[in-house]
Amino acid sequence: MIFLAEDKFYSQVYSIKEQINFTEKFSLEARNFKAIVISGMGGSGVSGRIFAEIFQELPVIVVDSYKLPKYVDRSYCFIAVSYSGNTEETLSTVKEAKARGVRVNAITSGGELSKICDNLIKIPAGLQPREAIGYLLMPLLNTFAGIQTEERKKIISILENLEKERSPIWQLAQKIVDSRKIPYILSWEPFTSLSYRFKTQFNENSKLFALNHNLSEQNHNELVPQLMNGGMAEKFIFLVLEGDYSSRCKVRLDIMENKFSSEIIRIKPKGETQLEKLFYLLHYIDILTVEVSLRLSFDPEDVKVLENLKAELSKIK
Ligand SMILES: O=P(O)(O)OC[C@H]1O[C@](O)(CO)[C@@H](O)[C@@H]1O
Repeated sequence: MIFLAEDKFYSQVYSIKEQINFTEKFSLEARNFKAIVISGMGGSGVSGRIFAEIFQELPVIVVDSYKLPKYVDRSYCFIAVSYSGNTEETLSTVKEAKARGVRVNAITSGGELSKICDNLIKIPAGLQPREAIGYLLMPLLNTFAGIQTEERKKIISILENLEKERSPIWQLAQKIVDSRKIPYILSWEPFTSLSYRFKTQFNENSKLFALNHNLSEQNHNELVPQLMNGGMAEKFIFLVLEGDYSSRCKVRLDIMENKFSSEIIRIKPKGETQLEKLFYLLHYIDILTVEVSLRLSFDPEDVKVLENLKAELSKIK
């Protein structure tokens, strides 16, 4: 087997272990609010999607556009998440929040957001937003869910073991490259949000198109073209993030597997708690998509096209 992995990229991916020890939090109490609104785009916004799926004590609304829903007022807890602090959609919702007298809590490494927010958690700069998922997500978990030191240690040790045993991930990376197929990711609660993270990591790290769906919903629509239109399923390489094993979705998956001519690759998280499994899968996804990128001879960090677009947009007011 040829090892093409480059330490430079892996050191960024592996830095999630330090990020898990980031203990900053807001002094906010969920019980004081009607709901939590998290505004953020791309690699920053995904922290809100992940949090929304884990935190079940209050509704969590994720905004990934310019507009803040009309109903958001002071009874909502508003948190803007932007690694750079300069993303225009996020800043637009911040301005709307301020105009309505809603307090702006922010997680950012700097930029305009750090200047205009009311309450700031500053995170280290110098990473790509998607590499900072720990810094972006931990403040949400620290504030509303509370994570014990023991749990952090356990998660870090699970990730260290995953790094030591990464050769099956590398084999899967090669299989994806050799297949020349489009990754199609399925998952169910509590890790539906991770199928989206997986898709966007394929996009930004590996420069590949990818599709993602919640398995149950997929069984109500996309299953049709996959099985009835001349075997559309053949065009995809199916990856499943296995969530709760007791879910009826597991039964659905078993039935689907018998109907598909294509292989369905199951990724089973290690760990006992939901958080342990969540971080295992996050790390697995990052290692895999970086490895696919390297095997396709891309720079996993390079998203110039997105940055250039942002620069062009910033010139037109
Ligand atoms: O995290 P930020 O700085 O708000 O940026 C949001 C998204 O925009 C990009 O930087 C590119 O436009 C993505 O890579 C990133 O996830």
